[in-house]
Amino acid sequence: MSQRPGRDPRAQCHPAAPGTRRVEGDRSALVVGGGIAGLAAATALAERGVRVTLAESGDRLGGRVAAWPLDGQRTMSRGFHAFFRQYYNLRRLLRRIDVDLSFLVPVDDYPLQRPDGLRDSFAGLVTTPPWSVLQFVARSPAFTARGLAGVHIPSALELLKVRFPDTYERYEGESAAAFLDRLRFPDGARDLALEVFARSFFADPREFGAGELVAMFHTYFLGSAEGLLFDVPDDDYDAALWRPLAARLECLGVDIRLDAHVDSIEVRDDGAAVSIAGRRVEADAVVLAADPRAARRLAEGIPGDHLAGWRGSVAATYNAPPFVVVRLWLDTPVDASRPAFLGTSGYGPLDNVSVLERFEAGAARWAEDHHGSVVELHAYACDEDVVGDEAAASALVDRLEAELHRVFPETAAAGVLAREVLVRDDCTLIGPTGWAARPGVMTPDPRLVLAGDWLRCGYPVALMERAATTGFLAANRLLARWGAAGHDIWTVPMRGLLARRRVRPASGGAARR
Ligand SMILES: Cc1cc2nc3c(=O)[nH]c(=O)nc-3n(C[C@H](O)[C@H](O)[C@H](O)COP(=O)(O)OP(=O)(O)OC[C@H]3O[C@@H](n4cnc5c(N)ncnc54)[C@H](O)[C@@H]3O)c2cc1C
Repeated sequence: MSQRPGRDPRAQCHPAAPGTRRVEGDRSALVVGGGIAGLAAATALAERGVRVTLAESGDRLGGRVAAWPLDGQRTMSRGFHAFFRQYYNLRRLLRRIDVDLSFLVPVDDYPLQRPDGLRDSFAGLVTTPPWSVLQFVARSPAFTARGLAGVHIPSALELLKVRFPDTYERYEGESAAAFLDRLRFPDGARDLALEVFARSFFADPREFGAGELVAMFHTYFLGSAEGLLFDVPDDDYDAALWRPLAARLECLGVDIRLDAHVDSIEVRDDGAAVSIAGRRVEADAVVLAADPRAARRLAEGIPGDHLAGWRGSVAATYNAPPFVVVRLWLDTPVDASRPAFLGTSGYGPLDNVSVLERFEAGAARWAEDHHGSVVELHAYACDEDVVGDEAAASALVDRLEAELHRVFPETAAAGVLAREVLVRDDCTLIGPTGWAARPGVMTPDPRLVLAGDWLRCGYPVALMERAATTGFLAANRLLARWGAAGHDIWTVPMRGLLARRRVRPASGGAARR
């Protein structure tokens, strides 16, 4: 078993299948997509001696966590990402760059704020559940004695009785909003602690599956002793993460092809092939690690009757509504008391505000040189018309900036030296129904595996961690076929604190519930 990845003694190892240290003979794989999932798969395969070609359609690695240069030493990205300490598999990937993860810096707190003055904080909490949560509730102004008396106890206890992977299916048909309704949390607490998280999955809680929300509660709050705080890279993602990881991959012999758009994929009895900008590249297997929309498009075109049902299940997935990221380079610094990251609720479309010079080296240099600040605003689950309708997008940006002036009043007088706006709709939405039918890592063809945050995965992992975990799992599938050892997967505990152990029968037979 590999070394424990964090401080939680209950963290669970899912040991890899045994096998040779390296594949025997010449094995090759094509990884489509250079986001976290594709990078994890490429790393895991190359470390076992597989010849890997990684094709990324963009001009840099990182996918949705890519960062790119602008003029005047500025950079842009899809913005703030929280690297939780529970993200064991992502961290194990990043440890390939630096075993101590010295490029990740802790964010001391991520307060949640509402216009009525309610403000919650995650700083200084004990890390062991359930004490962490009890302390949070006791401290939070959102949980009044009256509000707590109204909580539906059986629903609340469900949060402690989770058991993965069953929990995902248990909530089939229930939305996060419906679950929150039956939980009867005090309104303030619901907004602050719950909706903020559902919206971080780019979804209106009515459109988002309760299973995902409950899993998130377990992963971040109730089931893990890693604590409620997270880290962030100390520079833009390209500088801190992806260029160093690319260097490591190149040392392992990975052929990284940027601006390499894969048009089609083919799997045959004797191998697989992809077409990269019209040129055919052959390999023994393909890892499809494109973003959810691109993966749907590619899957639709993969020939083979044996894949018909699977193509249907991929086609049935869909994306979340658009999100908007606004980055502002201000000529005046925000107040020194402003946190690096602030979650907001009740400020119209504004979901959070981050102050980049608090943690990113490049932004800090810019802020110092210009005696200003680099501030980023996020809005999730936006109206569809912000994509392609410039007037709608620009109205939303104006509104977000007006909300920023309410949240940080000193910004109202600041001049905007530069502004970047990003409107995208490239994240998946895991809705209330269809979990069991959702595609997973395996496909009906052993030469084709999937990786990405949009997949069904039985472990309590989400977003970046689901991307990294499925990347390793996809590689493990191929390595097992080729007789090579896989890579251990680590997760937070698979059961909640009050979940009963399954009683194993003394000999043979099925386990009783
Ligand atoms: C605004 C925002 C904030 C977020 N905040 C957080 C957070 O705080 N914490 C967290 O855990 N997660 C967060 N996420 C989610 C996180 O970004 C994703 O879960 C993760 O990056 C998904 O990685 P992936 O590898 O599955 O997909 P992607 O990153 O989308 O990678 C897929 C790659 O495939 C490439 N590709 C597509 N089609 C082709 C093709 N035909 N040929 C070749 N390449 C192709 C794409 O260019 C892309 O690089 C956030 C996302 C956004 C947008």
